[in-house]
Amino acid sequence: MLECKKLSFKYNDGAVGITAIDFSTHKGNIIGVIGSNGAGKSTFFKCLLGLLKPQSGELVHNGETVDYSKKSLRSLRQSVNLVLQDPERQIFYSNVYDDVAMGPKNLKLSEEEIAHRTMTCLKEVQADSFMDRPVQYLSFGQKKRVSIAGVLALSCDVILLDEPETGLDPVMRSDMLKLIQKLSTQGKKIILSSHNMDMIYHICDYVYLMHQGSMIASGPVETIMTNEAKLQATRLELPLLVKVAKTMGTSPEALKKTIVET
Ligand SMILES: Nc1ncnc2c1ncn2[C@@H]1O[C@H](COP(=O)(O)OP(=O)(O)OP(=O)(O)O)[C@@H](O)[C@H]1O
Repeated sequence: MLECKKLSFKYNDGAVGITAIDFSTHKGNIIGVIGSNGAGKSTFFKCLLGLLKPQSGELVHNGETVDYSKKSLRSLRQSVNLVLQDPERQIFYSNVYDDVAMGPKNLKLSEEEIAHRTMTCLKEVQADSFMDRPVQYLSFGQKKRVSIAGVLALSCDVILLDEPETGLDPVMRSDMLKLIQKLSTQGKKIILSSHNMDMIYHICDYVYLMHQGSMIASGPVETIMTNEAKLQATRLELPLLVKVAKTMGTSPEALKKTIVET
C-alpha cells in the first residue's frame, strides 16, 4: 500500500516537478496516470520509488511515513519497482537468465530459491524459451519481457510501468495487456503512465489526470475518460470508443456491449 499526501517536488533549477499530490493505491488495482508531455508523470514515479526526495508532503508505505533513511528506502524498494519504457536501460547482463537472476542474487537468497524464482518469472512473461540467448539478439518486445521478469523476480507488490505498450507491435501489445491483467489478478498493484488513452481506457480501473505538476482530476476510469473538457484542457484526447459512442449518440458501455456481442 502506497500513499502520497500533498507531495511536492521542485528541481534544483526551480522547475516544478509535482505539486501537492494526493494519491493512493487503495483506489484501484490497475491505476492509470495520464498527462501530456511535461505533466510530471516521471517525476511522480521517481518520488514513488524514493529516487527523488520531495521538499514537502508525505510518502506513506504500508502505513509508515518514508523518512528516506537507508532502512526505510530498502523497505520501499523491496515492494515497489519500476519497469522503464526503454528495456535497454534496465538490462545489465548480456545473458537473459543472468539478468533476471541478478535481483534474487542481490537479495542473498539460496541458490535453489534464486533458480526457482528466476525460472518462475521467466515463464510468467514467456521468456523462458530464449533465456539462454544473448540479450543483444533479442527484439524490443523480448527485451521488454526480460525487463519485466527482472522486476517480478524482486517479488515486489507494486509495479510501476512507464509507457508499457510503447514500441510494441499489436500482438505484443495485446500480450502485454494480458500480462498486466494477470499480474493484477495475482494481487500486484499496477500503476502505469501513458499517453495512450485507448489502452488506459481498456485496462485501468482508476485514473489520475496530471497537468503542470498537479493532479487535476481522479476517479473511476469511466468518469475521467469521458470528461472531454478536462482531457481537452490537458491536451489529451477522448479514447476512440468514447468518441465513436458520442458520435452514435450512445454510451461507451452500451457500445462496448454491442461490440462484444457481435
Ligand atoms: N532533471 C530535471 N531537471 C529539471 N527539470 C526537470 C527534470 N526532469 C523533469 N523536469 C521538469 O519537470 C516537469 C515535469 O517533467 P516530467 O518528466 O516529470 O513530465 P512527464 O509527464 O513525465 O513528461 P513526458 O510525458 O514527456 O515524459 C517538466 O517541466 C520538466 O521540464
